[in-house]
Amino acid sequence: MSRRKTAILISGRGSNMGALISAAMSPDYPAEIALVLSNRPDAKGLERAAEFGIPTAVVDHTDFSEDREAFERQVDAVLKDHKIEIVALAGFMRILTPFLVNAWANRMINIHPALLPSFKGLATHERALEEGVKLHGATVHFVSAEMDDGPIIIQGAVPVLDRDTPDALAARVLEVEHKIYPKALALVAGGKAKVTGARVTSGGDDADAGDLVWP
Ligand SMILES: Nc1nc2c(c(=O)[nH]1)N[C@@H](CN(C=O)c1ccc(C(=O)N[C@@H](CCC(=O)O)C(=O)O)cc1)CN2
Ligand SMILES: NCC(=O)N[C@@H]1O[C@H](COP(=O)([O-])[O-])[C@@H](O)[C@H]1O
Repeated sequence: MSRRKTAILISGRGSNMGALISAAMSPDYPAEIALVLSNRPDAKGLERAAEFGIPTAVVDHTDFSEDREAFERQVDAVLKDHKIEIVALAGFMRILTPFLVNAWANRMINIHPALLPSFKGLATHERALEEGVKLHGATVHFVSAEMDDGPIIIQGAVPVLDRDTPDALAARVLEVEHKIYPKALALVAGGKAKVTGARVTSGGDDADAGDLVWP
């Protein structure tokens, strides 16, 4: 079966991008990383991608002032130029309008550093510590128009320790992010995680869609 051409969208260092690139180095992996695109010209992940010989592109959101849809139309044009089939957001820090979300419905995924539906939005680790939760983690979900609300594909959980700082907790969560994101992309690229209504149905091998995956 041909490997699904996948673009990774980043805004920063790209460690999750690195995990996806590493997974896709296996010829049996159902996705090919065909493009890394950033909204920030200075994103460190662009350098990392280039080191792997992966084509990169920048669509700088500040070039479009506040016209979010104009920014997204340019992103969409670049994705189509590269014949992309799946989009994986990996630390991509722009809220998308229904334009791009609908253009890539059921073909755009995101990794969020919390166990959704808990802690949507930003500063998830700080909020988890403030609320005193004992279980935290990460979620890979399909992107919907509403922020961090799309159907869940896979989650990974980690314990919150008594003297955790936000950085310590973030580092523990990041480890599980790097494990579940490649699994989630493989499920989507392999046609094993499909959105039916508001749910994801899956015939996943090592992790069914929606299952809690412990590190
Ligand atoms: N329509 C959707 N867009 C995005 C989703 C989504 O589920 N639906 N996921 C996010 C990723 N994300 C959390 O996982 C997230 C990213 C960015 C923001 C945010 O407030 N961005 C600000 C700018 C912040 C900055 O530039 O540093 C903004 O866009 O004004 C919240 C959550 C990706 N998009
Ligand atoms: N709301 C989106 C969000 O906060 N995403 C988070 O940004 C980090 C990016 O790190 P990376 O660039 O090293 O993958 C990751 O922890 C990801 O979950």
